[in-house]
Amino acid sequence: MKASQDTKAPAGKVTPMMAQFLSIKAEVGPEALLFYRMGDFYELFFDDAVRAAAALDIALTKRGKHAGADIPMCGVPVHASEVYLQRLIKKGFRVAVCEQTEDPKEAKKRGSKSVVRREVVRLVTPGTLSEDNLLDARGRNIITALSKTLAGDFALAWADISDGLFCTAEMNEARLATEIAALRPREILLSEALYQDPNFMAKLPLEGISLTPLAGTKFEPRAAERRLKTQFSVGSLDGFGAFSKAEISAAGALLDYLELTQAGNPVQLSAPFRRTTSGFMAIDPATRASLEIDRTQKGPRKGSLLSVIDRTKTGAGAREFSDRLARPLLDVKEILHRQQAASFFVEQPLLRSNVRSILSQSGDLARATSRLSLGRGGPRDLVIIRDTLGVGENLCAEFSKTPNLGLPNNLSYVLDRLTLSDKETLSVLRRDLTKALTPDVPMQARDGGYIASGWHPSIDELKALRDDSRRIVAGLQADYAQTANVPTLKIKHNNVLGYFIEVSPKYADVMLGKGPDSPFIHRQTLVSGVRFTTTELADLDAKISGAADKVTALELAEFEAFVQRVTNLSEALRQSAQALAVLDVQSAWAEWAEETGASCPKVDSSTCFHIEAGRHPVVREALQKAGGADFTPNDCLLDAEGKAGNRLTLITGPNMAGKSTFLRQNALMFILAQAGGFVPAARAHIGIADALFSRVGASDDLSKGRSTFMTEMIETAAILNQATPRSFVILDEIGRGTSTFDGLSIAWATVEHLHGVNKSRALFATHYHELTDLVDELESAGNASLRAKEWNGDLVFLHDVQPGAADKSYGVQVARLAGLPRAATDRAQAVLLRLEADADSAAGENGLLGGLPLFSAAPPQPTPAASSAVEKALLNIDINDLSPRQALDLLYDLKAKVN
Ligand SMILES: Nc1ncnc2c1ncn2[C@@H]1O[C@H](COP(=O)(O)OP(=O)(O)OP(=O)(O)O)[C@@H](O)[C@H]1O
Repeated sequence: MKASQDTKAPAGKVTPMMAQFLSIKAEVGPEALLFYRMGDFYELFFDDAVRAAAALDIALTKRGKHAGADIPMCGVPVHASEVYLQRLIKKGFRVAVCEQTEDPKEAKKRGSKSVVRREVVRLVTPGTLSEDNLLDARGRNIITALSKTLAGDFALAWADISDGLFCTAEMNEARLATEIAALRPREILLSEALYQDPNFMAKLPLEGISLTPLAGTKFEPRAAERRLKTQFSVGSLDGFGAFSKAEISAAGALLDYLELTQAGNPVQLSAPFRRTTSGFMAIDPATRASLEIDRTQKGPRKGSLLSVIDRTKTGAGAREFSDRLARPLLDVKEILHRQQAASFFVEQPLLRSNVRSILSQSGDLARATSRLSLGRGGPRDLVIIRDTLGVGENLCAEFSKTPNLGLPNNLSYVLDRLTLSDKETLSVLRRDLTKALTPDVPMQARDGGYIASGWHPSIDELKALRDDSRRIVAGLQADYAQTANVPTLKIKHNNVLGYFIEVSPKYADVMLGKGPDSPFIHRQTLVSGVRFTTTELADLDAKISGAADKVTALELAEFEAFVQRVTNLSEALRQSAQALAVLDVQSAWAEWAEETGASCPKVDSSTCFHIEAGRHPVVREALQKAGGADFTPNDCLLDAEGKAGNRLTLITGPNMAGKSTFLRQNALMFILAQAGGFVPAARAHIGIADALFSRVGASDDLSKGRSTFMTEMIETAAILNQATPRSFVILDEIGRGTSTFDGLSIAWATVEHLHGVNKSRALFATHYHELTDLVDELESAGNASLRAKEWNGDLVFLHDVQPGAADKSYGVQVARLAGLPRAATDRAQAVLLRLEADADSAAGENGLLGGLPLFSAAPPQPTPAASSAVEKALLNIDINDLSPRQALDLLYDLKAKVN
């Protein structure tokens, strides 16, 4: 890569340090900011400094000149650098971290002008974070590579380096958007060619994702295969599954990039797991967004389905829970297995409660393992491994307390993973960590003091020597005070002098005047005191500091040995971590079910969908929090084959009656049931859906240059083109964004198509009451409505779904509730009455279908301009001609007319 323009220098005119900076910057390239380590700071120069100072809102200064101009500079302290990194990454920057890789003393040996050696040790990008502070404990941090082969096949490979996840999947182009929306990666790697294809890119949901174009050669399948084999030390990839060329190409490009960002250090990943997209329910990006599964349309997790139902205790459990909701299954057997495990915990409340309290003591085993393997861990990560392996043992013990529990298969499997009784290497690791570590370990290994006594004889000996010497030093103070006859004499320590004797200035003369036989050797005179040493003290100091250095070195060696053992065992540790996460998820489902009355649905391969007393978990919780009315549960019965119920139900009802809520809650039932969990209903029978489609709530997509109506039509087109008799579709107010006739015609045709061609189970909410007659013409469609009542002039919503069409819309009443001025709503009411009268007379003339505006497009009558005496009088005046006196008189006049 080339250096950016502003950092090109006339040769020979730069300082050695600047020359080093420029050469490293040239390697890193212009895109990434270079954090250049100088002592306790990371400094940024030139354009990097200008960009970083603006992004971080820190001071931009200057340092020296380059090519005759000031060099802009800014810096961040090393100890607080993670916070700054986090802010930069959030803003879409990538940062190359350049460290001093030799001791400055060594550099000095090469001459006074030599520069400390520095190297880029890491490229920090949004998808390659591993530090706890930079990660969301309960969310994944996925990086994805997208590949396309010459034959036109696509694949994704994705990894989470914070816990070692590594998967691939091949797919057709149409499925790409759905899979990317399910993964929600932080960063996508793709070839320059794809990146520069605007038509291709426009189809992908890329909002908030950092894109990294790579040279096409990075995706070359043969080189990619070699990379994979080297990474996993295998001669053939067949043992991992039958990977397609596109998958190998994506996985290889991903590995290559990860290695680049870790400056050549291998990244520990689990063996690549091949996912078939055909095993999961398809949820396209628009549907996923509108159902607010793991985040709301505005972005935050709060208020999403996940935030309301997730009862997991651990970060890893939360990530697993979110993964499961993101990818509901299609395999009924696997769904039933998951259900059995969750139901077991419903039936065992005491065990569940104990399991959950034990789980809450566990740390993030997978992330601690990855941090250590990446060389970024510390002694506290070893503690997490020790303790969390212990949590696994405690959980096994808890289960074995009750005999004949009748554990479902999934849970037996999990416990098999957790027990250490048949895993010698893990159990020895845990035992050794228990013995080796002190109770209170520091963050950083270099700080020392974490190896317990009794673990390493040499460390113990050196510590004893160090401690003995310290004791001798402490004893010397009294002797020296007596010898010198200076009662306030003190022995102190600092990093420059080591141990020294200090007396206050008033004793300086006494000490300095003791003659040649005096044991006290002068070291330093300060305003605050005079400092001395003795041969004896200097010897002890050398012993102590020598011992301390050796202890630190030995402790570091022990730490590294543990890191190596953890790295070797990383696959086994990840499996234990996964087992804990699954246990957390299963017990969390049960917890949520018990708290909220959710039930276990009957899931099968039928085309039936029957919900009794279903609720929308998020709306229900919002109502509960607001302390207002209770949520009204509702039933829903559909059958694609038209046996148990209708294939399609048309929902009408006033605004605000709960139509959208009803539509959404039923779509969510499929997600929850096929994720293997419970559903918020009294009873449910759900024949699995291969895909969910939702068109609820309209919004512009201005970033893509689409109006509300255009967005709505694109999404409707996708549904009509893709939905199958196995799919479930919810559509809300299709056609409302255009003129009444156009809108009604589109809604009409959509209902017919869904019912007759797609044959999917569908709920269709509409304000076009004319459509309700349509169901009579269709073989398997029905009407349902949400009711409202007028009571004392107010509108009361009942929120219950009843068979049959709604009688009216109450739109004007809702407008009144919303605070439209009385004059406007009165006028609206008058216009409405007139329109309804016109429509009725047209219907009378033309029969049933003629009553629909579609078939009786009578031009609306102009509304009368002024009907009352007051209005007529008002129309006849010109306000500009009135004097204040005349205006007042007029007001009296008008008032008299009204009275
Ligand atoms: N079953 C229910 N029980 C209690 N309250 C409900 C229920 N369903 C909806 N609500 C309340 O009614 C509000 C409006 O619901 P919703 O948006 O679903 O109405 P809508 O009929 O789709 O309205 P519009 O036609 O104006 O879009 C919700 O925010 C919620 O507070």
